[in-house]
Amino acid sequence: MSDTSSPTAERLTTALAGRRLEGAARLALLPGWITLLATSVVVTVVGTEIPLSIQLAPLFLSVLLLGLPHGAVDHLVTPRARGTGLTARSLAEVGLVYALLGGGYAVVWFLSPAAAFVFFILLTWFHWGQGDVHPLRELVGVTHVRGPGGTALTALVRGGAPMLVPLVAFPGEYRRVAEWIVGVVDPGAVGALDPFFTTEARLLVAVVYGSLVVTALGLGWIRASNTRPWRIDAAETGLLVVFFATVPPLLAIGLYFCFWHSLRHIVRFLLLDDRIAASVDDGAVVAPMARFARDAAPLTALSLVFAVALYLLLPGAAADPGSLMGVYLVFIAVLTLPHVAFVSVLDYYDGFWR
Ligand SMILES: CC1=C(/C=C/C(C)=C/C=C/C(C)=C/C=O)C(C)(C)CCC1
Ligand SMILES: [Fe+2]
Repeated sequence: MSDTSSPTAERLTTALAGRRLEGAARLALLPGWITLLATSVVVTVVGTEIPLSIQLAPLFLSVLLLGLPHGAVDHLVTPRARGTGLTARSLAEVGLVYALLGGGYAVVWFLSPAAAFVFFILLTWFHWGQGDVHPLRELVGVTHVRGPGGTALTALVRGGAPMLVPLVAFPGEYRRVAEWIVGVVDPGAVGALDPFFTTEARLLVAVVYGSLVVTALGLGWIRASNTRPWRIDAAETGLLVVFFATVPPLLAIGLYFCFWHSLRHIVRFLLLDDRIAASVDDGAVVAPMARFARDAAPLTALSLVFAVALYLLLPGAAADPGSLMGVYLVFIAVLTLPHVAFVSVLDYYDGFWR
Protein backbone atom coordinates (compact mmCIF):
# COMPACT_ATOMS: atom_id res chain seq x y z
CA MET A 1 0.00 0.00 0.00
CA SER A 2 2.91 2.34 -0.78
CA ASP A 3 0.73 4.40 -3.12
CA THR A 4 -1.46 5.63 -0.26
CA SER A 5 1.05 8.46 0.03
CA SER A 6 -0.36 10.01 -3.14
CA PRO A 7 -3.17 12.46 -2.36
CA THR A 8 -5.55 10.83 -4.86
CA ALA A 9 -5.06 7.37 -3.37
CA GLU A 10 -5.49 8.81 0.08
CA ARG A 11 -8.81 10.38 -0.89
CA LEU A 12 -9.87 7.09 -2.39
CA THR A 13 -9.06 5.09 0.73
CA THR A 14 -10.93 7.58 2.88
CA ALA A 15 -13.94 7.37 0.57
CA LEU A 16 -13.86 3.57 0.66
CA ALA A 17 -13.57 3.57 4.43
CA GLY A 18 -16.61 5.85 4.54
CA ARG A 19 -18.57 3.52 2.30
CA ARG A 20 -17.61 0.48 4.31
CA LEU A 21 -18.80 2.07 7.50
CA GLU A 22 -22.08 2.96 5.87
CA GLY A 23 -22.81 -0.58 4.68
CA ALA A 24 -21.68 -2.10 7.96
CA ALA A 25 -23.52 0.47 10.04
CA ARG A 26 -26.75 -0.19 8.18
CA LEU A 27 -26.45 -3.94 8.67
CA ALA A 28 -25.38 -3.73 12.33
CA LEU A 29 -27.59 -0.93 13.62
CA LEU A 30 -30.76 -0.58 11.58
CA PRO A 31 -32.51 -3.89 12.43
CA GLY A 32 -32.04 -3.21 16.16
CA TRP A 33 -33.35 0.35 15.92
CA ILE A 34 -36.42 -0.76 13.96
CA THR A 35 -37.15 -3.76 16.21
CA LEU A 36 -36.90 -1.82 19.47
CA LEU A 37 -38.82 1.20 18.23
CA ALA A 38 -41.58 -0.84 16.58
CA THR A 39 -42.00 -3.09 19.63
CA SER A 40 -42.19 -0.12 22.02
CA VAL A 41 -44.89 1.44 19.83
CA VAL A 42 -46.88 -1.80 19.48
CA VAL A 43 -46.75 -2.50 23.23
CA THR A 44 -47.86 1.04 24.01
CA VAL A 45 -50.88 0.44 21.77
CA VAL A 46 -51.82 -3.15 22.68
CA GLY A 47 -50.69 -3.10 26.31
CA THR A 48 -48.33 -5.35 28.25
CA GLU A 49 -50.71 -8.32 28.59
CA ILE A 50 -48.92 -10.36 25.95
CA PRO A 51 -49.30 -14.17 25.80
CA LEU A 52 -46.31 -15.92 27.36
CA SER A 53 -45.71 -17.95 24.18
CA ILE A 54 -45.14 -14.73 22.23
CA GLN A 55 -42.95 -13.25 24.98
CA LEU A 56 -40.77 -16.35 25.04
CA ALA A 57 -40.51 -16.79 21.26
CA PRO A 58 -37.50 -14.52 20.51
CA LEU A 59 -35.46 -15.98 23.39
CA PHE A 60 -36.19 -19.55 22.31
CA LEU A 61 -35.47 -18.59 18.68
CA SER A 62 -32.12 -17.13 19.78
CA VAL A 63 -30.89 -20.74 20.06
CA LEU A 64 -30.49 -20.71 16.28
CA LEU A 65 -31.19 -17.11 15.26
CA LEU A 66 -28.20 -14.79 15.86
CA GLY A 67 -28.14 -15.19 19.68
CA LEU A 68 -26.37 -18.42 20.58
CA PRO A 69 -24.50 -18.50 17.21
CA HIS A 70 -22.93 -15.06 17.89
CA GLY A 71 -20.69 -16.73 20.49
CA ALA A 72 -20.09 -19.83 18.38
CA VAL A 73 -17.43 -18.04 16.32
CA ASP A 74 -15.24 -17.28 19.35
CA HIS A 75 -12.67 -19.80 18.09
CA LEU A 76 -12.26 -17.68 14.93
CA VAL A 77 -12.11 -14.27 16.63
CA THR A 78 -8.45 -14.11 17.64
CA PRO A 79 -7.09 -15.92 14.54
CA ARG A 80 -8.98 -13.49 12.30
CA ALA A 81 -8.05 -10.43 14.34
CA ARG A 82 -4.37 -11.48 14.17
CA GLY A 83 -4.67 -12.64 10.56
CA THR A 84 -3.19 -16.03 11.43
CA GLY A 85 -5.94 -18.51 10.56
CA LEU A 86 -7.22 -21.41 12.59
CA THR A 87 -4.62 -23.80 13.98
CA ALA A 88 -4.84 -26.86 16.22
CA ARG A 89 -3.21 -24.78 18.92
CA SER A 90 -5.70 -21.90 18.73
CA LEU A 91 -8.60 -24.38 18.77
CA ALA A 92 -7.13 -26.08 21.84
CA GLU A 93 -6.76 -22.69 23.55
CA VAL A 94 -10.44 -21.92 22.96
CA GLY A 95 -11.46 -25.35 24.21
CA LEU A 96 -9.37 -24.91 27.33
CA VAL A 97 -10.72 -21.43 28.16
CA TYR A 98 -14.30 -22.65 27.66
CA ALA A 99 -13.67 -25.76 29.77
CA LEU A 100 -11.99 -23.89 32.63
CA LEU A 101 -14.13 -20.73 32.83
CA GLY A 102 -17.40 -22.35 31.72
CA GLY A 103 -16.83 -25.51 33.74
CA GLY A 104 -15.81 -23.56 36.85
CA TYR A 105 -18.84 -21.29 36.64
CA ALA A 106 -21.15 -24.28 36.04
CA VAL A 107 -19.93 -25.75 39.34
CA VAL A 108 -20.80 -22.44 41.08
CA TRP A 109 -24.35 -22.69 39.67
CA PHE A 110 -24.77 -26.09 41.30
CA LEU A 111 -23.30 -24.94 44.61
CA SER A 112 -24.95 -21.53 44.98
CA PRO A 113 -27.52 -20.66 42.30
CA ALA A 114 -28.56 -17.33 43.85
CA ALA A 115 -24.98 -16.02 43.93
CA ALA A 116 -24.40 -17.40 40.43
CA PHE A 117 -27.52 -15.54 39.27
CA VAL A 118 -26.33 -12.20 40.70
CA PHE A 119 -22.97 -12.74 39.02
CA PHE A 120 -24.79 -13.52 35.74
CA ILE A 121 -26.60 -10.16 35.91
CA LEU A 122 -23.35 -8.29 36.65
CA LEU A 123 -21.53 -10.18 33.88
CA THR A 124 -24.27 -9.42 31.34
CA TRP A 125 -24.33 -5.77 32.47
CA PHE A 126 -20.62 -5.56 31.67
CA HIS A 127 -20.74 -7.65 28.49
CA TRP A 128 -23.73 -5.99 26.84
CA GLY A 129 -22.21 -2.61 27.72
CA GLN A 130 -18.82 -3.63 26.37
CA GLY A 131 -20.51 -4.82 23.17
CA ASP A 132 -21.90 -1.36 22.38
CA VAL A 133 -18.60 0.53 22.68
CA HIS A 134 -16.95 -0.72 19.47
CA PRO A 135 -19.96 -0.08 17.18
CA LEU A 136 -20.38 3.36 18.76
CA ARG A 137 -16.82 4.28 17.88
CA GLU A 138 -16.40 2.52 14.55
CA LEU A 139 -19.89 2.64 13.05
CA VAL A 140 -21.51 5.69 14.64
CA GLY A 141 -18.18 7.53 14.69
CA VAL A 142 -18.36 8.92 18.23
CA THR A 143 -15.23 10.61 19.57
CA HIS A 144 -16.63 11.37 23.01
CA VAL A 145 -16.36 7.82 24.43
CA ARG A 146 -12.74 7.87 25.49
CA GLY A 147 -10.42 7.27 28.42
CA PRO A 148 -11.03 4.62 31.08
CA GLY A 149 -13.67 6.72 32.89
CA GLY A 150 -15.64 7.73 29.80
CA THR A 151 -15.50 4.22 28.34
CA ALA A 152 -16.60 2.62 31.62
CA LEU A 153 -19.48 5.09 32.01
CA THR A 154 -20.81 4.42 28.52
CA ALA A 155 -20.50 0.65 28.98
CA LEU A 156 -22.32 0.85 32.34
CA VAL A 157 -25.13 2.88 30.78
CA ARG A 158 -25.49 0.66 27.70
CA GLY A 159 -25.40 -2.65 29.64
CA GLY A 160 -27.45 -1.22 32.48
CA ALA A 161 -30.51 -0.63 30.29
CA PRO A 162 -31.34 -4.36 29.80
CA MET A 163 -30.23 -5.44 33.30
CA LEU A 164 -31.47 -2.60 35.54
CA VAL A 165 -34.42 -0.89 33.84
CA PRO A 166 -36.63 -4.05 33.86
CA LEU A 167 -35.92 -4.47 37.60
CA VAL A 168 -37.36 -0.99 38.16
CA ALA A 169 -40.24 -1.29 35.67
CA PHE A 170 -41.25 -4.98 35.89
CA PRO A 171 -40.08 -6.37 39.27
CA GLY A 172 -42.66 -9.18 39.28
CA GLU A 173 -41.59 -10.46 35.87
CA TYR A 174 -37.92 -10.10 36.76
CA ARG A 175 -38.42 -12.13 39.93
CA ARG A 176 -40.41 -14.78 38.09
CA VAL A 177 -37.59 -15.32 35.59
CA ALA A 178 -35.02 -15.31 38.40
CA GLU A 179 -37.12 -18.04 40.03
CA TRP A 180 -37.11 -20.08 36.80
CA ILE A 181 -33.34 -19.71 36.54
CA VAL A 182 -32.28 -20.54 40.10
CA GLY A 183 -35.17 -23.04 40.30
CA VAL A 184 -33.50 -25.47 37.94
CA VAL A 185 -30.98 -26.01 40.72
CA ASP A 186 -32.93 -25.20 43.88
CA PRO A 187 -36.55 -23.93 43.82
CA GLY A 188 -36.19 -22.34 47.28
CA ALA A 189 -33.09 -20.31 46.44
CA VAL A 190 -34.95 -17.35 44.91
CA GLY A 191 -35.87 -16.12 48.41
CA ALA A 192 -32.25 -15.03 48.89
CA LEU A 193 -32.81 -12.48 46.10
CA ASP A 194 -35.83 -10.80 47.71
CA PRO A 195 -33.88 -7.75 49.00
CA PHE A 196 -33.27 -6.74 45.36
CA PHE A 197 -37.00 -6.52 44.63
CA THR A 198 -38.02 -4.16 47.45
CA THR A 199 -39.29 -0.67 46.58
CA GLU A 200 -36.26 0.89 48.31
CA ALA A 201 -33.79 -1.20 46.32
CA ARG A 202 -35.55 -0.45 43.03
CA LEU A 203 -35.69 3.26 43.84
CA LEU A 204 -31.96 3.21 44.56
CA VAL A 205 -31.31 1.41 41.27
CA ALA A 206 -33.42 3.99 39.41
CA VAL A 207 -31.58 6.93 40.98
CA VAL A 208 -28.11 5.44 40.45
CA TYR A 209 -28.87 4.38 36.87
CA GLY A 210 -30.48 7.72 36.04
CA SER A 211 -27.38 9.51 37.35
CA LEU A 212 -25.13 7.27 35.24
CA VAL A 213 -27.13 8.12 32.10
CA VAL A 214 -27.08 11.86 32.78
CA THR A 215 -23.35 11.84 33.65
CA ALA A 216 -22.34 9.73 30.62
CA LEU A 217 -24.31 11.81 28.13
CA GLY A 218 -23.35 15.11 29.82
CA LEU A 219 -19.65 14.24 29.77
CA GLY A 220 -20.05 13.06 26.18
CA TRP A 221 -21.66 16.36 25.21
CA ILE A 222 -18.73 18.29 26.67
CA ARG A 223 -16.21 16.04 24.93
CA ALA A 224 -17.94 15.61 21.58
CA SER A 225 -16.14 17.20 18.65
CA ASN A 226 -19.12 16.61 16.37
CA THR A 227 -22.70 16.67 17.65
CA ARG A 228 -24.22 14.18 15.14
CA PRO A 229 -22.58 11.05 16.62
CA TRP A 230 -23.40 12.33 20.11
CA ARG A 231 -27.05 12.75 19.12
CA ILE A 232 -27.12 9.17 17.80
CA ASP A 233 -25.59 7.96 21.08
CA ALA A 234 -28.18 9.90 23.08
CA ALA A 235 -31.05 8.69 20.87
CA GLU A 236 -29.91 5.04 21.14
CA THR A 237 -29.61 5.38 24.92
CA GLY A 238 -33.08 6.90 25.12
CA LEU A 239 -34.48 4.16 22.89
CA LEU A 240 -32.94 1.45 25.10
CA VAL A 241 -34.33 3.00 28.29
CA VAL A 242 -37.83 3.49 26.83
CA PHE A 243 -37.82 -0.01 25.30
CA PHE A 244 -36.86 -1.76 28.55
CA ALA A 245 -39.22 0.44 30.58
CA THR A 246 -42.24 -0.38 28.39
CA VAL A 247 -41.78 -3.87 26.91
CA PRO A 248 -42.23 -6.92 29.20
CA PRO A 249 -38.68 -8.11 29.98
CA LEU A 250 -38.74 -11.64 28.54
CA LEU A 251 -39.83 -10.29 25.16
CA ALA A 252 -37.56 -7.26 25.45
CA ILE A 253 -34.43 -9.24 26.35
CA GLY A 254 -35.08 -11.82 23.61
CA LEU A 255 -35.40 -9.16 20.89
CA TYR A 256 -32.46 -7.13 22.19
CA PHE A 257 -30.23 -10.21 22.47
CA CYS A 258 -30.82 -11.22 18.82
CA PHE A 259 -31.23 -7.94 16.97
CA TRP A 260 -29.06 -5.59 19.02
CA HIS A 261 -26.21 -7.26 20.89
CA SER A 262 -25.64 -10.33 18.72
CA LEU A 263 -26.06 -8.59 15.36
CA ARG A 264 -23.56 -5.90 16.34
CA HIS A 265 -21.02 -8.53 17.39
CA ILE A 266 -21.60 -10.56 14.21
CA VAL A 267 -20.96 -7.53 11.97
CA ARG A 268 -17.83 -6.73 13.96
CA PHE A 269 -16.71 -10.31 13.42
CA LEU A 270 -17.48 -10.16 9.67
CA LEU A 271 -15.38 -7.00 9.30
CA LEU A 272 -12.31 -8.84 10.60
CA ASP A 273 -12.05 -10.58 7.22
CA ASP A 274 -11.12 -8.18 4.40
CA ARG A 275 -12.94 -10.11 1.68
CA ILE A 276 -16.19 -10.35 3.68
CA ALA A 277 -15.80 -6.72 4.73
CA ALA A 278 -15.58 -5.76 1.06
CA SER A 279 -18.89 -7.47 0.31
CA VAL A 280 -20.50 -5.80 3.34
CA ASP A 281 -19.15 -2.55 1.80
CA ASP A 282 -21.13 -3.28 -1.33
CA GLY A 283 -24.31 -3.56 0.70
CA ALA A 284 -24.39 -7.38 0.61
CA VAL A 285 -26.42 -8.96 3.42
CA VAL A 286 -27.32 -12.53 2.45
CA ALA A 287 -23.83 -13.71 1.40
CA PRO A 288 -21.98 -12.42 4.50
CA MET A 289 -24.70 -13.68 6.84
CA ALA A 290 -24.66 -17.08 5.11
CA ARG A 291 -20.90 -17.15 5.57
CA PHE A 292 -21.38 -16.35 9.27
CA ALA A 293 -23.99 -19.11 9.56
CA ARG A 294 -21.50 -21.61 8.14
CA ASP A 295 -18.76 -20.41 10.49
CA ALA A 296 -21.06 -20.61 13.51
CA ALA A 297 -22.80 -23.91 12.70
CA PRO A 298 -20.28 -26.45 14.07
CA LEU A 299 -19.93 -24.94 17.55
CA THR A 300 -23.62 -24.03 17.77
CA ALA A 301 -24.35 -27.73 17.20
CA LEU A 302 -21.67 -28.84 19.66
CA SER A 303 -22.92 -26.43 22.32
CA LEU A 304 -26.43 -27.87 22.01
CA VAL A 305 -25.02 -31.27 23.04
CA PHE A 306 -23.75 -29.57 26.20
CA ALA A 307 -27.16 -27.92 26.70
CA VAL A 308 -28.83 -31.34 26.71
CA ALA A 309 -26.21 -32.67 29.15
CA LEU A 310 -26.83 -29.67 31.43
CA TYR A 311 -30.59 -30.27 31.28
CA LEU A 312 -30.08 -33.87 32.36
CA LEU A 313 -27.73 -32.88 35.20
CA LEU A 314 -29.75 -30.01 36.69
CA PRO A 315 -31.76 -31.37 39.62
CA GLY A 316 -34.75 -29.00 39.25
CA ALA A 317 -35.07 -29.11 35.44
CA ALA A 318 -38.56 -30.00 34.20
CA ALA A 319 -40.35 -29.85 30.85
CA ASP A 320 -42.53 -26.73 31.31
CA PRO A 321 -41.61 -23.58 29.36
CA GLY A 322 -40.36 -21.76 32.49
CA SER A 323 -38.02 -24.56 33.44
CA LEU A 324 -36.75 -24.97 29.87
CA MET A 325 -36.06 -21.24 29.74
CA GLY A 326 -34.31 -21.49 33.12
CA VAL A 327 -32.01 -24.22 31.79
CA TYR A 328 -31.35 -22.24 28.61
CA LEU A 329 -30.36 -19.16 30.63
CA VAL A 330 -28.06 -21.12 32.98
CA PHE A 331 -26.52 -22.61 29.83
CA ILE A 332 -26.06 -19.12 28.30
CA ALA A 333 -24.58 -17.86 31.57
CA VAL A 334 -21.96 -20.62 31.56
CA LEU A 335 -21.03 -19.88 27.93
CA THR A 336 -21.00 -16.12 28.46
CA LEU A 337 -18.05 -16.09 30.87
CA PRO A 338 -15.53 -17.56 28.38
CA HIS A 339 -17.23 -15.60 25.55
CA VAL A 340 -16.51 -12.38 27.46
CA ALA A 341 -12.86 -13.41 27.67
CA PHE A 342 -12.59 -13.64 23.87
CA VAL A 343 -14.50 -10.43 23.24
CA SER A 344 -12.23 -8.71 25.77
CA VAL A 345 -9.16 -9.88 23.86
CA LEU A 346 -10.65 -8.40 20.69
CA ASP A 347 -11.43 -5.19 22.59
CA TYR A 348 -7.86 -5.13 23.87
CA TYR A 349 -6.53 -5.31 20.29
CA ASP A 350 -8.84 -2.41 19.41
CA GLY A 351 -7.71 -0.26 22.34
CA PHE A 352 -10.93 -0.47 24.38
CA TRP A 353 -9.86 1.94 27.16
CA ARG A 354 -8.25 4.38 24.70
C1 LIG B 1 -34.44 -13.13 30.35
C2 LIG B 1 -34.62 -12.21 31.49
C3 LIG B 1 -33.57 -11.84 32.32
C4 LIG B 1 -32.14 -12.17 32.13
C5 LIG B 1 -31.49 -12.36 31.02
C6 LIG B 1 -30.06 -12.46 30.88
C7 LIG B 1 -29.18 -12.17 32.03
C8 LIG B 1 -29.56 -12.81 29.68
C9 LIG B 1 -28.19 -12.85 29.35
C10 LIG B 1 -27.78 -13.19 28.12
C11 LIG B 1 -26.42 -13.14 27.66
C12 LIG B 1 -25.32 -12.78 28.54
C13 LIG B 1 -26.16 -13.40 26.37
C14 LIG B 1 -24.84 -13.33 25.73
O1 LIG B 1 -24.41 -12.32 25.15
C15 LIG B 1 -33.82 -11.00 33.55
C16 LIG B 1 -33.13 -9.68 33.40
C17 LIG B 1 -33.34 -11.74 34.76
C18 LIG B 1 -35.28 -10.74 33.82
C19 LIG B 1 -36.17 -10.71 32.71
C20 LIG B 1 -35.98 -11.72 31.68
FE1 LIG C 1 -21.87 -11.42 23.29
